[in-house]
Amino acid sequence: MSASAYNFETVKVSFPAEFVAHVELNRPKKLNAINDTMWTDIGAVFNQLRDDENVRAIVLSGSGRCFTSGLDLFSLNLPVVPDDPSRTAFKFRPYIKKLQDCLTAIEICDKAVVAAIHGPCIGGGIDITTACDIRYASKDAYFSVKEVDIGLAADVGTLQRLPKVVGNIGWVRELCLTGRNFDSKEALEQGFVSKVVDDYKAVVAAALATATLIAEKSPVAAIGTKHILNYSRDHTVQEGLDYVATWNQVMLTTPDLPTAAAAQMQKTKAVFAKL
Ligand SMILES: CC/C=C\C=C\CC(=O)SCCNC(=O)CCNC(=O)[C@H](O)C(C)(C)COP(=O)(O)OP(=O)(O)OC[C@H]1O[C@@H](n2cnc3c(N)ncnc32)[C@H](O)[C@@H]1OP(=O)(O)O
Repeated sequence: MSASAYNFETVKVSFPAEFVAHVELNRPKKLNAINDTMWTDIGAVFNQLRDDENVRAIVLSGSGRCFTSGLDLFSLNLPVVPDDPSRTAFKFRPYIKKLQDCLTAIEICDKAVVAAIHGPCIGGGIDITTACDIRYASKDAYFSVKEVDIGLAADVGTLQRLPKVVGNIGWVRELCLTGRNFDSKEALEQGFVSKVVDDYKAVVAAALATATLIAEKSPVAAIGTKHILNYSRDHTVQEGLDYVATWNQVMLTTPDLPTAAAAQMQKTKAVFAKL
């Protein structure tokens, strides 16, 4: 598939290197605030990338001066049924589940996703980046689990994923309960991001370099590794070991294994078939 196959109003897709896609949240005039269209576009683009045999790793960033300012506060279309809390509740649940699915599409996308974060990364931005595999930031990046400040408990991933990304649960609870800003230095110290570089250009370059390294691997190995890491995060060590044994009893039969092993020994670059 080529860039022209990716037609979205609020996300831009390019292919800066072989087997690497770059997704940009693209409402720069509104600081990439996430409106209804963007929720849907994020889900759709990651589902499409999952099924694209020409993509093996993905960079995710924001266009303009930030990653995202979070939920679009001016275009909330909440499914309220007047004078009926019960019917409203029945409509709210699928509404929230749909938004969750849009971001879970990043986590279950098969291909590794590297977030390149600059400027504000607020509210929904934390939900998005915790669904990514790797997070890099520029020095000017700052973050806030802002939901508490707009009167809601975060409901599209942060409260579930952030404690699994960062081991320091006291820090996580402080952020989620206060909504205070934290900068890229603090994010690095706490392990929320794994690299901080000078500016937007550098953070996209760093993410692209990592995505390119991943894209050079056997897709069978890279997809399996992401899948097993996600599974193991949510299960006991023994369950994870049993699961990877089952997975690999099939996957180890791939010709990618002898191809990769031979390339290692010959100190050459292996070429792997498309999925
Ligand atoms: C079911 C619920 C699911 C998910 C829930 C997620 C919850 C959240 O995401 S909570 C977080 C919500 N976001 C915020 O509270 C941040 C709001 N924005 C700001 O505080 C500021 O914009 C800023 C990020 C601090 C940046 O300030 P500044 O540099 O002064 O720029 P502005 O002039 O404020 O913004 C430029 C332009 O963008 C528009 N905009 C910015 N953020 C949003 C937003 N979140 N929603 C809608 N629009 C936004 C702003 O209005 C400006 O537009 P103009 O047309 O130029 O006026």
